[in-house]
Order: sequence, then structure tokens, then C-alpha cells
Amino acid sequence: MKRRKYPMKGWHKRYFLLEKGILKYSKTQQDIQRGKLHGSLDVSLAVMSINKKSKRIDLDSGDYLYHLKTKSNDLFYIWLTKLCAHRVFKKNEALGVHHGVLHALTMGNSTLLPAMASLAQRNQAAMPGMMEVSPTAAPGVNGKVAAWLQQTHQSDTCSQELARSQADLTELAQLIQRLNWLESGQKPISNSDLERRINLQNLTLNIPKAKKERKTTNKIFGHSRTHSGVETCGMVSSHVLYSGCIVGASSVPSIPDYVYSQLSNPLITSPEAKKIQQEICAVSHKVHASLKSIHEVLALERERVRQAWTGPDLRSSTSNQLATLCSTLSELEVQSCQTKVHSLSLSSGSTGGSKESYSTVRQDQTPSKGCSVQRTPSLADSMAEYYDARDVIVCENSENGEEESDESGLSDITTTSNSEPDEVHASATLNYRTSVSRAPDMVSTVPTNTGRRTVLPANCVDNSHIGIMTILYNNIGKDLSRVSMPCGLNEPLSLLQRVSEELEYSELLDIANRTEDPFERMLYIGVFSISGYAWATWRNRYKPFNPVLGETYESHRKERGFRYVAEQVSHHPPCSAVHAESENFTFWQDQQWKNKFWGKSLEIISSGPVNVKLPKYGDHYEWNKAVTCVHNVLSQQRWLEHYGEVTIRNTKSDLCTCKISFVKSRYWTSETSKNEVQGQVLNQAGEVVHQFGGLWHEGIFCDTLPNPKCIWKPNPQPDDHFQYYGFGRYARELNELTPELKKVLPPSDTRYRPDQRILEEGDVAGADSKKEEVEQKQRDRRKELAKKGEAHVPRFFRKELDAAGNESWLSNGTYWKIRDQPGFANTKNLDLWC
Ligand SMILES: CC(C)CCC[C@@H](C)[C@H]1CC[C@H]2[C@@H]3CC=C4C[C@@H](O)CC[C@]4(C)[C@H]3CC[C@]12C
Repeated sequence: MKRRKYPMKGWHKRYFLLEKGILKYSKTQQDIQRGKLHGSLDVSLAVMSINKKSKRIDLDSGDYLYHLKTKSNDLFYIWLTKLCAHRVFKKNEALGVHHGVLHALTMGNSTLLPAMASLAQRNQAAMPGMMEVSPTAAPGVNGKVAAWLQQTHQSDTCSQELARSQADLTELAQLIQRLNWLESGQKPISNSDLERRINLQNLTLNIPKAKKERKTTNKIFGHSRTHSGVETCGMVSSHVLYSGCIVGASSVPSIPDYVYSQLSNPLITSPEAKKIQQEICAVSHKVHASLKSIHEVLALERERVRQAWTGPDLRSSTSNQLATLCSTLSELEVQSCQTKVHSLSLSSGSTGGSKESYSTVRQDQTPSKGCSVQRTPSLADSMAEYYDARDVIVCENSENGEEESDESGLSDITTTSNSEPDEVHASATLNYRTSVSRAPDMVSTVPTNTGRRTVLPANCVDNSHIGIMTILYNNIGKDLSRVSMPCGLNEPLSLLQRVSEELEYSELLDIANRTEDPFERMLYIGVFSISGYAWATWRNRYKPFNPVLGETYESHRKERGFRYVAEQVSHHPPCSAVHAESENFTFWQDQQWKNKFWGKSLEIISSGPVNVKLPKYGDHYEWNKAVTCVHNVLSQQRWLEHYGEVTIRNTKSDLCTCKISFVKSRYWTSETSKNEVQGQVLNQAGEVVHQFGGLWHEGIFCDTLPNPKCIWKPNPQPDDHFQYYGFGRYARELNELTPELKKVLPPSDTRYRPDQRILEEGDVAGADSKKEEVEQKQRDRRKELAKKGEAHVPRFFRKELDAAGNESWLSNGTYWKIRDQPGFANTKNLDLWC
């Protein structure tokens, strides 16, 4: 509804330039010319989703999400046509490049190095900054590599297999092309056709005269629903690629038809098509077999490398080289920040970047924080990108109004205020950051000798081989919580336990309850709401278990003085109700979330407010959550980001409010200044009383207090966190089942969930089969209830409607009473596990 009332809410006009498959945008044309870009992406690498009805084009490059909106249908089709044509152009070009690499690889050992070197030279020419790196490293390294290659026995087999699969792949491409033409009745796109589409002018469409004259530029509206994303309106300059050749309206009779025919997947119907399909299968098998044998050889090689690496001499010499590389990289990063020009070497989204980076240092091997090397895609990654992403996702006009409601939901979290935060913001954050780093480490009043375990029973198992792409693409449009995933992707915690992690810094609420000044109290609440996001730097490889209906979890943290209860109160849609209490606060929320998969990134949008009551002053604070985005969800370059505006209100008094912006990383943001957050405590007149900020993974500083100070810093992350799912100390304690707990827990407690326990012990396969059983049992229970015509009734929470008609789940206050008297051993409990 909101959208209809304020159709342009959150959208900004922007200037766009689409040139050789690269889409750049800025506030003005001058900015683009000056190189002051707000964003730039390779359209062939991004996943494009379109929505005819709302005339929207969404581009997901993995690291950034861009949302574009055109003013008219005509412009929408023109944009679409051009974008599609540029994608084809760019892909053809890129395949040419990779073809070259493959070719070089298949020539055998002797030509391998020169081929790589010539590629490197080409790169150097394009990127003068890189020149300094190679010459120093090259001679020694080349010698070593050559020696290594001489010892490699099976490299011949490898190159033969590569040559074979290359030939097969060419055949495959031809078969697929034939299938496309056959089924769509389309002719292949010729080069000149492509040229024409790229050069398509607005004037060629039948736009009513009056309108046409008014619009001298082609306008497109972009928008930042996710608020710093993109925005808007600009002119497409297409003349750069080819000149001349303006197409008359008659030669492009039905752009929409053409575009849609290109987007939709052909249905396989005719016998001829079926035959081609069979051939495709056969050739695919051949490619698979070749790749498999290559894989075997490489696995052997890898083992050799590993053994060599663990040997002492190589290690010391290479780590020096690595250190030099790292420092050169960080110098480059600094340079790129200073000039505000996005350096190709660090860009992770563009082909340019991936062509240049032959990084073999993978994220899982270098868990050091903030090192830009981590995000540099390897050649394999960049190649994979072409095959990873489905080209275009067409969101047809949904008749059930889902899209509408979805959009209005999102527009709620959209504000224009920091949609493209300027440099002033960035420098403020920089100051906060420096202050935080100068501040001494926090002295926590929470005792650390809790007597709980400090490690998990087993290390986590690498899951990088699991094809998330297939899982997600097969479940497009579904909630992540409804998609059954293999246990290899799970961490041994459930969402009920995960939400309890938001209380890791409950100390901030204790302080708030002891603070007399209402503005300062609000400040502490604000910082508490930020502290609940600090885990995200470490936790991007695994997902929590989805709780089953009726599952419960308690967490009695005596050292922190609170006790927490959570229950899964609804399965469809999934909803976890949580409630925590201490002498200093009551905290509750019902956790429901929607996710939106854009092709490469996954946005997680929580609904339902978080509530905190402070008994001493009778305050009741309420706030919304930021959006969490899992960037590059399909690849190992996955990373998490929170963005959005959070508003905290005290429902008992309107003396002050708090506004917090989780700033979306900007196109020019350096790796070290990601995760910005800034907040203000405002009085009734809207004047700023307190100002605070920093990075959500490093700490928050407030400079408006009489004694400016660092209010919060996350607990230090243990060195061995990489082996334990990225868990910090607090998270490691959550699933521990002590003998004392065994006596008092209800059987529905997550700690008794067998599949999760088996996973915690390191048996992934065992966990998988157990999970299957647990899920089946849940389905059986649901069927049984349905048969009896009964509905599941949550045990410890009840549903309430507030004055505005919003539902919320509140504790019914029975959990701790029953636990105490008569004790769960003496009550009837749900039988959830097997
Ligand atoms: C495919 C898998 C392996 C990739 C990893 C996905 C991870 C990072 C995703 C899956 C489920 C996600 C969680 C789902 C729900 C919430 C509640 C919300 O209020 C805060 C974010 C939080 C806690 C999400 C954090 C990110 C998360 C843990």
C-alpha cells in the first residue's frame, strides 16, 4: 500500500553508463567522467532478475546488490535489451579469454609458464600498479615451479584430459545452441544483430510524440530498497561500443517478445530436441569423466604440496614471500582508497579483477582477519562464476500479490537518508574506529571461569565441496528454513540457541538499568542492539539447525544473571519465541525471518520487534532488526553484512529515540572499513543528544558523553575458532549437556536433539541420516494432529494481539515454575526425537 501511495519512495535518479558490458553509475555525468563512481559491475557476471510489473531490474554481483527501476515500460524493455546484449557480448569476450587460457594449459609443460607470463604482462599493462610485484617474485618462483613440474609425472595425462574436455565442451556449447534455436524458433544472434541491440536508441520505440520530446535523455530509476544499494536515473550511453547504426523502429518489431524468448528456458518437446538432449547428456558424461581424472591427479598433487608445505624450508621462504605480497596488497588497498578509484586488483566482482588474480590463497587457509587476499577470487572461482549463475531470473507478475506485500515489507526498511552515505559519514566512522582501537580492552564484570567447556568435542568438517547452488536454485522462492540441507552445511546449534547469542553482551542492559540519565540509558540500549551482530565476521560457513515444532531451549547464565527460554511455536511460517529475564531487564522477541535470494546473495529480513524492559525506570524499548545479507552465498568468498536503519523507541516515554544506521558497504569501501555503524540519540525536538559509532565487529565509541569512551568491544575471538565453526567462547558453551542440566531439562530441549549432537561429535554422515529421521517424525506428528483435527499448541508461550493488531508471542510464565515444581521429569512432554 505504501508503495502505491509513495511510488518513488527510496528511489533516486542516477546517471548510468553501459559500456562494453560494464555498467557504471554515478550521481551525475560529470562524476562518471571524473571517475567518481558509485558503482560499477560486469553485467555478464551478475545475476539479473527482472520484474515486468514493477519495471524493475535487479543485478546481483555477489558483493553488491543493485536495484534499478525504469519510469516507463518502453525504457524497461530498452534497458533489458541492452543489458542482455551486453551480457552476450561480454560472455563471448570472456569465453575467448578463458579459451586462451585453456589452450595454453593444453600445450603441455614447456609452454605453460610462458603462456601464463604473457597473460601477466597483459595485465601489467592494464594495471601499472601491479608492475612492482611480479619482477621481484618471478625468477625464483619460476625456477621452483619448473623444477616442481619436472617431478610431476602425470601432468601429461592431465593436459590430454584437459584438451579432451575442451573439445567436448565446444561440442556441448554447439549442441546447446542448436537446442536453443530449435526450441525457440530463433535464429542465432549474429554480431551485427548484437551490435544493433546494443545501439538501440529510445527514439526507435513508439513513444508518443509529446513524451518523446520531453525526454531528451533516457531515464531509468534505481532504488535502494536495501538502502545504500542503487538508485537511479540516468542515461544509457551505448555509442561507445560501436558507432553509427541506429536502428529504425521497424527493424525491432517486438523487443519484449525477443527479450522474453531469450530469457525463458525452452521446453524440450520435439523428438529432434530430445535427441540433442541425449547427446548433451552423453558429452556431459565424457566431460565429467575427464574432469574426474584431472581431479584425481590434482588431488595427488595437492597432497604433495601439502607435504612439501609442512616441510620446514619451503615454509619459511614462502611465508616471507607471502608477507611481501600481503604488504604490497595492503599498500595497493591504501592507494586505491586514497584515489577513490576502484582498483581492479581488489575488485572481486568484475571479470577484470578475476582475470588478474591468480590467487591460490583460499579463505579457509588464511583465517586472518581483514586481509584482502581472502576475497580475491581464484581463477577457478572466476571461471566458475560463468557457469554458476543462472542468467536471468524472471519474476513474473505474481497474481497472489506476494510481490506486492514483499515490496511493501522491504520499503519499510528503506530510507533515503544513508542510501549513499557520503564521505563525511565515512570519515566520522574512521574517527570512531581510531578511538575504539586506542581504547583499552574492556574490563568485563562477567566472570570467565564458568567451569564450562572451552572447546567442542570435535572439529568442524570442511564443507566447501557441497554444491549450495543446486540446493538454492532448486528451491528458489522458498524460505531457507524450509529447505532441507545436508548436515555438512550445519553448525551444531539450533536457531533457538543462535538467537540466545544476542544476549552475549547482556552487561550493557545491566548498565542501562543502573543509568539515571534517560539519554544515556538509550545509548546503552542502542549499543546493546548492535552488539548482537558481532558474530557475523566469523560465522559464514555453516547454518544453524531449523528447530522442529515444539523444540525448546533454555540457557541459564548465572554468571550474567539472566535466564533464557525459547520455543519453536510455529513451523510454517517458522517462528521462534524467546524470553529472557534478570533482575535488570526482561528481553523478548519472536524471531521470524524471510529470505530473498537474488542469484548470488541472500538477504535475511527479520520481522517482529525486539523488546527490552528495564524494571528500575519502567522503560519498554522496542526496535526492528537490520537486514543480514550473505554475499556470494554460493562460493567460498561468502561474507556477511548487516544493513538498514534501526529505530529504538521507548513505548513508555517519548523523551528520546535512537536511530542507528548499519551502513551498506560502498563500492569504494576498503576492506578495513567495512561494517560501519552510526547512531544518534535524539530528544523530542529531534536534536542530537548523543552520537556514537564504529564497526559492528570491532566496537562502538561515543564522543558526546562527558568522558568520551568506548562503550563496547566484542570479546576476543579464540585462535582456534576456525576449527570450531567460527564459534567464540560463548557459542561453544551453548550446546553443552552437563550432568546437572540432564536432571532438569525438558526432553524437548535442543541439547537432546540427536542429529545435532551427532554432528557436534564430528559424524556428518551419521547426523544426516538421523536428521532425516527427526524430520520424518515431525511430519508424522503433524499428519497425526491434522487427522485428529487438532492444532499444535505451544507450551510456554501464548499469542497476543497488540492495539495495532500485530501478533506477538509472549512467555506464559510457566517454564521455570514447572522446571522447579514438579520438574519436567514428572510432566507429560512432547516426544520429538528418535
Ligand atoms: C548455505 C549456508 C552454508 C551459508 C551460510 C548461511 C548462514 C550465514 C545464514 C543461514 C541462516 C542465517 C540466519 C537466519 C536468521 C537470523 C535471524 C536474524 O535476526 C539475524 C540473522 C540470522 C541469525 C541469520 C544469520 C545468517 C545465517 C546463519
